[in-house]
Amino acid sequence: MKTFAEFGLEPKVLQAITELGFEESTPIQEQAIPIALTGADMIGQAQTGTGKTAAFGIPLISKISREDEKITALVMTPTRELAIQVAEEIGKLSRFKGLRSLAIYGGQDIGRQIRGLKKKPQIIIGTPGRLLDHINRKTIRLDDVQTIVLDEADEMLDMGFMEDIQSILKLVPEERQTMLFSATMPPNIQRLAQQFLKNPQHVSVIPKQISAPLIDQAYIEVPERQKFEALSRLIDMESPELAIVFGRTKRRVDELAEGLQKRGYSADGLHGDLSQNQRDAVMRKFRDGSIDVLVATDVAARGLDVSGVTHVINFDLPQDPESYVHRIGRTGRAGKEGTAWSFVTPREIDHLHLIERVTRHRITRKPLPTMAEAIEGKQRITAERLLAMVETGDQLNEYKGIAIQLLEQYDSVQLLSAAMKLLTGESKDAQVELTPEDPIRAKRRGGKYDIRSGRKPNGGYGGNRSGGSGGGYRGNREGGSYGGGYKGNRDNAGATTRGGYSSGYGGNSSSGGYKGNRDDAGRSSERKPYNRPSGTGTRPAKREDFDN
Ligand SMILES: Nc1ncnc2c1ncn2[C@@H]1O[C@H](COP(=O)(O)OP(=O)(O)OP(=O)(O)O)[C@@H](O)[C@H]1O
Ligand SMILES: [Mg+2]
Repeated sequence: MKTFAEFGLEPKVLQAITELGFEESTPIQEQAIPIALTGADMIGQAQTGTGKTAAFGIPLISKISREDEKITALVMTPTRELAIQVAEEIGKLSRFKGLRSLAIYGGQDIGRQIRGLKKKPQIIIGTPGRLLDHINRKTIRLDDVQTIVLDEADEMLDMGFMEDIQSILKLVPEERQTMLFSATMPPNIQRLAQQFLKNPQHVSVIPKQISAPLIDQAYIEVPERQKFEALSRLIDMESPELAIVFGRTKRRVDELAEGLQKRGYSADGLHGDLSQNQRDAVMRKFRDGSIDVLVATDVAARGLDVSGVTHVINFDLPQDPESYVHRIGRTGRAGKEGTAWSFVTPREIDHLHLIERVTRHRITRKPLPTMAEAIEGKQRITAERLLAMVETGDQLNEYKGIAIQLLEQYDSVQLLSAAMKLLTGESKDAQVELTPEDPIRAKRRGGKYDIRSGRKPNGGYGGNRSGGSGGGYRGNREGGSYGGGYKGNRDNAGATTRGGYSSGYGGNSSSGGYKGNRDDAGRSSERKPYNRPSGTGTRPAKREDFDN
C-alpha cells in the first residue's frame, strides 16, 4: 500500500492525515486519489468500512484554496447523520488548510444554517431535500461548484431522490468533477451516470464477495414470536462492546428499544420520526458508549462509522441484499473484526438464500442460544469486570478488612459466588410483547446484473480499473479508546481488534466454501425500484425516514 506522501499531497493535508492516524492508504484510496486529483469523473466502489470518505475527501480538499469565498464543493448524502459525520471527517482533513465546511440537513434550524452559510464555507455536505430548500431561498448558490460527490449514490436514487438530485446537478456548472461512491452499485446508477458524468473512470476494489471481509456472518432460524427472547439471549451470550440492532419499521424500533430497556439493557432507538434533537442525542450517546445497543431502522444502515461496534443484529431481515451488505458493514470496519447475526423466520429462508446468492457469501446457520449460554455470557462479563478491578486494585483497601473477616467465617467459593450474583444483577425477564411484522418475501430480481459492478453484460461504462487489489492497510486509528472502567476489557469477549487489514482483499471467493448456485448471483436482476411505500405503519420506512 502506498503512503499518503506518495500522492504528492500538500503538507497541510498530509499533516491532517497523520493526525487522523492513517499510516497507509486503503486500496480504494490508493486507486481513487490519483484519478480524482486529475479532475476526472469517477464511480468509486469498495467494501464498507474501507475509507471511501477520505478517498473522495482528500482530493476534494486538495483542490480548494482557503481564500475562496464561494461554495466550490458539494457532497450529498442520503441521511442527516451521515451528512454530519462526513462533514466532521472533511473538517478534520482540511483543518490545517483552514478550509470552511458546513453540514446542511433537514430537521436543523434553518436560521442557524443560514448564519453558518454567511461565513462563506467552501464545502457543503448535505441531504438533498434541505439543500434544495436553501437553493430555492437563494441562501445557497451552486454557480461556482467545481466538485460534486454523491456518497451512497445508489441509496439516494433508491429513496426517490433522483428528481431532487437532478434538479441540484442541473444548477452546477458543466465544467465540474462529479464522483459517485458506494459499496454497492445497482444498475439504476447507470442512468444517473450517463446523464451527469463525463467519461467516468470506474474504480472498483470489490473482490468476489461484496460484504466486508472481516465480518463473521451467521443466522438463526426463529419464529417471529420468539425473536425477542432470542435477541436477549444473543446479547447476553455475545456481550457486544457496541451493537446495532436493525428493525424493519419505526414501530418495531420503538418497541424493541423499550423492551430492551425494560430488561435492563442500555439501549435506545433511532428512526425518522424522532426530532433531530433526539436523533442527535441518541447518536451522541452511542458514540460515547453511554448506550451499548442502538436499535435502528435502515436510517442507520449506510455509511455510519462508529468505532467499537462489534455486532450487528438483523432483528428483521432487510428488504434487499444491498441493504444487508450495508447494515452488516457497520461492523468490521477499518481492519477490525465484527460479527453479524440475522434472525430469519421459517417463511423467510428463501429471502436469506437470495441474500447469500447476491452477496456470494454463505451465512452460517447457528442454533438459538440456550439459556445456559446466555447465563454463561453474563457470568463471563461479571468475571471480567471483577478481574479488571482486581488488576487495577482501585480503592480496594477499605474493603480488605471485611473481606478477611468474611473469609474466616465462610467458604470462599460460596462468598465469591454470592458477590458475583450481586454484581451480575437479577436477570430481568420482563414480559415483552412486540407487534408482529409480516415476513419479508424474496422478490424476483429479473434481468441480469451483478451487484458488484452494476453493469449488465455488454453494457456499462468504460475505464474499468478494477480487480480486487490485494493488500491491506495498517494504522489502527482508535485502538481501545472507548469507554472507561471495565468496558475496555470487553474487547476480549467480543471481537478482537486487529492491527490492520490483511485478509480478504485478495478476492478469495472460496472462503466459507460456498459453491452452490453462484451463477444466480450474476443472473439476477435489473432491479426494479422496490415497492417500498414509506410510512409509519408496518411497512418499512423510506424517504421520509431520512430527510426532509
Ligand atoms: N488509510 C486509513 N488508515 C486507517 N484508517 C482509515 C484510513 N482511511 C479511513 N480510515 C478509517 O476507516 C473508517 C471507515 O472509513 P469510511 O467511513 O470512510 O468507510 P466507507 O468505505 O465510506 O464505508 P461505508 O461503505 O460503510 O460508508 C473510518 O473510521 C476512517 O477514519
Ligand atoms: Mg462511506
